[in-house]
Amino acid sequence: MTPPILAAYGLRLVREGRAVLDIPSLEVREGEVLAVIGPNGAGKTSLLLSLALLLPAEMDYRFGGRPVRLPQESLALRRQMAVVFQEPLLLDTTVLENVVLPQRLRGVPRAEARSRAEEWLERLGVSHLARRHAHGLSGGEAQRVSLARALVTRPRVLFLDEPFASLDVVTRGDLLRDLPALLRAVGATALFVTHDFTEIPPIADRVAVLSGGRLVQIGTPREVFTRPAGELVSRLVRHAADLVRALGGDPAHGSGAAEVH
Ligand SMILES: Nc1ncnc2c1ncn2[C@@H]1O[C@H](COP(=O)(O)OP(=O)(O)OP(=O)(O)O)[C@@H](O)[C@H]1O
Repeated sequence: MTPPILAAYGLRLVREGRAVLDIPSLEVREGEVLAVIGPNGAGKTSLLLSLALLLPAEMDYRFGGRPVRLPQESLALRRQMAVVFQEPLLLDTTVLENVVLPQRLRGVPRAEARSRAEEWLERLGVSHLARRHAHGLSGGEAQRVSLARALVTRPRVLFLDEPFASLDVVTRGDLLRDLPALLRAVGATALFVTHDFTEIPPIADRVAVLSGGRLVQIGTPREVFTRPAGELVSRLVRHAADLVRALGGDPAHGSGAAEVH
């Protein structure tokens, strides 16, 4: 079995005096795409931010099989991760600079950073936008730049928080189709938060279902779709499965990029 690249045990997060996450154990396997789903307020974003070390959760945290001392080691570790949010949050400069800067922060010389940035803008199909100002882009263009900016640093783990939620269906479909190959190109593991079950079959190797800050099920898309653990998961999958079938797809079929059991 593939070893976990990232694991959290006894994860508890309190926000404004209220426990919003209580997860005894979660392991993310090297090379997999783990989708995290659940209703509004289930704790998906809180979980992503905790695992990306952007929120101070209480947990026994391991990265690459090694126990990590928090918060002392979090800054160094964050350099091996990247986060893409629903809103791209691009910097107030050109598209090219947005993709150059994260590399400069990691000590990559300017000329090399520039040529890698151009390469990644090309891979994401937005090289023609390199000289444009980042704040003048459409939502879909900006999200492609945001993905280039994240992937150019070759993160070991990429966190995606509903990255395609505000995009039109065509752009969203194109990005969902391209994402597994892009992740494989850098060998990144990904944690993909969505509240849309229809996004799971094209990309996810496994699915974690959250409710009320607890992990209620984790398994392959096939397991979750065909053997939902309890009424909540049943309700969540029923509607999406109908929709995926109506579109001619197989709701239980994951990306197959890293079939793990
Ligand atoms: N900044 C904050 N301060 C205090 N509580 C927060 C904060 N952000 C979120 N919460 C609470 O934490 C819980 C989990 O929220 P979170 O945003 O992680 O859920 P989610 O599953 O991502 O929801 P959604 O699908 O609506 O984005 C909710 O009860 C929410 O009210």
